[in-house]
Amino acid sequence: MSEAMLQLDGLTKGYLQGTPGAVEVLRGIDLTLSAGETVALVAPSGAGKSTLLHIAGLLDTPDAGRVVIAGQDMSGKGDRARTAMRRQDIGFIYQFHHLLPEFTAAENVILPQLANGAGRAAAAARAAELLDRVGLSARAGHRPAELSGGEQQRVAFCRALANRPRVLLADEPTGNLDPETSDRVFGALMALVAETGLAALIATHNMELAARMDRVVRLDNGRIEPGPV
Ligand SMILES: Nc1ncnc2c1ncn2[C@@H]1O[C@H](COP(=O)(O)OP(=O)(O)OP(=O)(O)O)[C@@H](O)[C@H]1O
Repeated sequence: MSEAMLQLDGLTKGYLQGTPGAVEVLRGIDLTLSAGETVALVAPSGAGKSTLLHIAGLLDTPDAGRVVIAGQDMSGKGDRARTAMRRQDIGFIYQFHHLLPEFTAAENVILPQLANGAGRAAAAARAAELLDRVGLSARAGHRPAELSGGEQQRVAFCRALANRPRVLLADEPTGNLDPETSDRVFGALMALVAETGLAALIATHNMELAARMDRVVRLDNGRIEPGPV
C-alpha cells in the first residue's frame, strides 16, 4: 500500500435541517483508501451509503469535512474543478447503470474517453479490451435494450474504468449478476485494481465478495466502524 488515494475527513451531512423531519445521515466519517486498496462498504438500508458515495464522488457536498482525492483537497473547489476531477479520476458504478440507450455497448465505453480527450482509435481499443475482460466481446455492437440486465451492468463496469480512474466508487456492482458472472466480473475488477493501483470503495451486501476485499467497513448510525460485520 502506498499513498492515500481517497481520503474522507470528518464528513457530516444532514437533510431537512431545521424542520421536524431533519435527519443527520453522516455524523463524522473518516476513511482513507490507499492506492491499490479495495474496501467493502457494508450498510443497512437507509444508513447513508448513497449519500456517502455521492459525496466521495463529488456529486454532492458535505455540510462539513473534506474529500481529498489523489492528494487534492476538493472542498471549496468550484464546479469546473470538481467535474474535471470526476471525469478523469473517479469511476462510478451505480446500482442502476444509466447506460445511454441509443448507443452500443462499445460506444458507451468509448464516449467517456472521447470526452476526456482520448483519440478514437485508442478509445475503441480500450473499450474492446475491457469488454473482452468481462466476457462481452460478442455483444459490443448491441444497444442496452438488446442486453440482459447483467450484461448491461458489465458494460457499466467497463465504462467506469475506461478512463483509468484513480478512485472507483461502486454501489452493489454485482447485485444483479448470477454467481458465476459475478465472480468473473469481480475477478476482472481485482485484476484491474492490481494493475492500475486504483482505490476501490464498493458497497455490497454480498459477504462473500466483501471478504475478498482488503478491508470491510460498516456504515451505521452515521459513522464508519471497522468490520467484521
Ligand atoms: N434529499 C433528501 N432529503 C431528505 N432525506 C433524504 C434525502 N436523501 C436521503 N435522505 C434520507 O437520508 C437517509 C440516507 O439515505 P441514503 O440514500 O444515503 O441511504 P442508503 O444507505 O443508500 O439506502 P439504501 O441502501 O436503502 O439505498 C435516508 O433515511 C433517507 O431517507
